[in-house]
Amino acid sequence: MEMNETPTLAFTQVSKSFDGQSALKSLSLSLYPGMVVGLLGQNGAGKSTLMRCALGIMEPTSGEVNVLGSSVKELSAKLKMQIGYVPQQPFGYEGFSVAKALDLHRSFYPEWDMALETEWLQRFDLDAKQQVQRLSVGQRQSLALIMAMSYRPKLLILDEPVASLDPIARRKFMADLFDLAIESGSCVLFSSHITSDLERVASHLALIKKGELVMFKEIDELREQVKLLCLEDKAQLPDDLNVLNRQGNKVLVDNYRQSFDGLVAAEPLNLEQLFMELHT
Ligand SMILES: Nc1ncnc2c1ncn2[C@@H]1O[C@H](COP(=O)(O)OP(=O)(O)OP(=O)(O)O)[C@@H](O)[C@H]1O
Repeated sequence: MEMNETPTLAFTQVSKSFDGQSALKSLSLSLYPGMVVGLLGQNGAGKSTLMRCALGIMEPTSGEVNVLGSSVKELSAKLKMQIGYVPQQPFGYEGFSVAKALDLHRSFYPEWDMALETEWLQRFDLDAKQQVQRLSVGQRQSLALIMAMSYRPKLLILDEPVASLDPIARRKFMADLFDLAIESGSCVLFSSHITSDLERVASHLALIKKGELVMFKEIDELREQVKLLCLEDKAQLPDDLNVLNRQGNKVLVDNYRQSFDGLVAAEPLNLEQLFMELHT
């Protein structure tokens, strides 16, 4: 991915308040083609709000959102067709069979990839003859995913896409999501509370806490640079360390590069441990 190309999605100092309560706080973030970005944060941290602002469904209180080089407020119909979205609770197409629902949905997208649709129907084991209203929650989510992905959007936004999928479907989906992004040069932004999935498939992690983006970095860098430091009482932290949380002599930091005077230990953390340490 080339950082000098146009970002697929760019947030510039985006804030959003509801009745004076801040849900996003001056958030800046740029995503590029080929990135698979996992969005992690506690319930109510602002993940869905961020996604809705990215889609233009919700207007920020201040700041700029750009999608594929255009302000999200002025997206052309052509650019809108390059975006795929699966909300937390997909709905619609009651009264249709899966096949009919797909026929209708497909008709809106000239770029639809029929082979991809067929492959994903098989992958999720969906029966095209089944009525949509008789599908289980997970099957509905699978259908919504097929609908959002089969036209190979340049930006794919998925709000907890695998929450209702069983572990086998989830694993398959996550692995294929990554392949699809690489293959189609798409950019994927997805939220999930399943940290092992994020760790396995995301190229980048965006960590959001109470509406603030506390970290955005490559997963590989995260493994190297985010540490839980144990310090001697009088230790001085180097200035270039970014302190994420502190509990006495235990300090959670980003940007860790090397040992310094007074450092007792620098423990690596997996994503779940990082999440726990950040919120204690
Ligand atoms: N339409 C709305 N009206 C009022 N408040 C809202 C609205 N949408 C979100 N909020 C508030 O904004 C904050 C962020 O909510 P958001 O849904 O973005 O969180 P989230 O990180 O997606 O949470 P979860 O993991 O539970 O889905 C919460 O305090 C929520 O109550």
